[in-house]
Amino acid sequence: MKGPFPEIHGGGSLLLAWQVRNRRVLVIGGGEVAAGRIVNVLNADAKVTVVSPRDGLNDEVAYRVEQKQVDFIDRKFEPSDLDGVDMVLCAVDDPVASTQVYKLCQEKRIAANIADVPPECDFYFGSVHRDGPLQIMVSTNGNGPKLANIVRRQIASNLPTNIGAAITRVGLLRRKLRKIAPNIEEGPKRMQMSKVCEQWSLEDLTEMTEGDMEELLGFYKPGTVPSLESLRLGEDGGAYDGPFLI
Ligand SMILES: C[C@@]1(CC(=O)O)C2=NC(=C\c3[nH]c(c(CCC(=O)O)c3CC(=O)O)Cc3[nH]c(c(CC(=O)O)c3CCC(=O)O)/C=C3\N/C(=C\2)[C@@H](CCC(=O)O)[C@]3(C)CC(=O)O)/[C@H]1CCC(=O)O
Ligand SMILES: NC(=O)c1ccc[n+]([C@@H]2O[C@H](COP(=O)([O-])OP(=O)(O)OC[C@H]3O[C@@H](n4cnc5c(N)ncnc54)[C@H](O)[C@@H]3O)[C@@H](O)[C@H]2O)c1
Repeated sequence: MKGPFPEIHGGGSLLLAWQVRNRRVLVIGGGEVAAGRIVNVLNADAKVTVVSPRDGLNDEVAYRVEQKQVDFIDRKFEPSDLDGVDMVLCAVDDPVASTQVYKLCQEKRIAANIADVPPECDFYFGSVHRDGPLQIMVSTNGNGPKLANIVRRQIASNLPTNIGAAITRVGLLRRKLRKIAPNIEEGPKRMQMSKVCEQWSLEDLTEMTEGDMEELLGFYKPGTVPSLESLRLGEDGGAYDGPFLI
């Protein structure tokens, strides 16, 4: 029977936005692949330790160490390096060491990516486009990393130039809304917020000042969204007369 529910197409990955802020990530190896991993996890505000013999560091990893952007252990990997670690990214040119790392991580239930052995990865990296708070990741699930890069570039080249800035402004507006309407029962207000995103142009969203936001949060007319222009003219809403219903 074909139900009214989404059909299941197994064989994919679960794409998530993993919050590693202040989590301890161990990067094993200090070559080109490790350098890329370090950028990814530092951009997600993780605390990073790199373990690799110093003479194996490439220029970029040496720079991260020198700038103290990462903690550094100058030797080959040892099992005790896993103590207190939340995630492991292994990028070494030594398959025996890779497999040892994988087995230890399995035992200790630490999520691990072993760069040269896809079957030994709890998660894969993807090709990522970043514009402020916006991140778009493309995965080919191990089939064609270079194609992931090509698809990502194609997607990025089709995005509006100010999309990251618009999302930043909407984020600020949503935080302000949550402050004045913290309860989940106030759902309709959130609905109205979606309408603002739909009905305003990206230019409007990008240009929205904090003053405009205060005006917008004071606007109350169910089912309608004021234009930015009318907000500024003070026509449609104006003074806060609560309850907020935006
Ligand atoms: C997306 C990206 C993220 C990143 O790594 O940051 C990424 N690989 C990228 C590039 C890339 N990697 C390789 C080439 C050379 C050309 C080629 O082989 O095509 C190029 C192209 C290039 O360099 O331009 C070689 C390679 N990659 C893997 C193996 C092992 C194997 O497949 O057995 C080997 C052979 C190694 C060897 O033999 O030495 C495995 C993986 N690589 C993945 C991700 C995961 C699957 C992602 C997916 O399928 O979508 C997975 C499974 C595990 C993981 O890494 O997490 C990044 C693009 C970033 C960007 O530029 O946007
Ligand atoms: N997943 C991917 O996207 C991808 C892409 C290219 C290459 N690779 C694979 O990733 C691995 C790393 O590639 P690379 O280009 O960065 O290699 P690389 O030779 O530039 O670097 C290897 C690093 O590992 C360090 N190292 C070696 N043995 C170690 C150990 N026991 N403990 C700690 N550090 C150790 C070395 O000091 C060096 O810094 C290779 O196996 C390569 O085949 C994966």
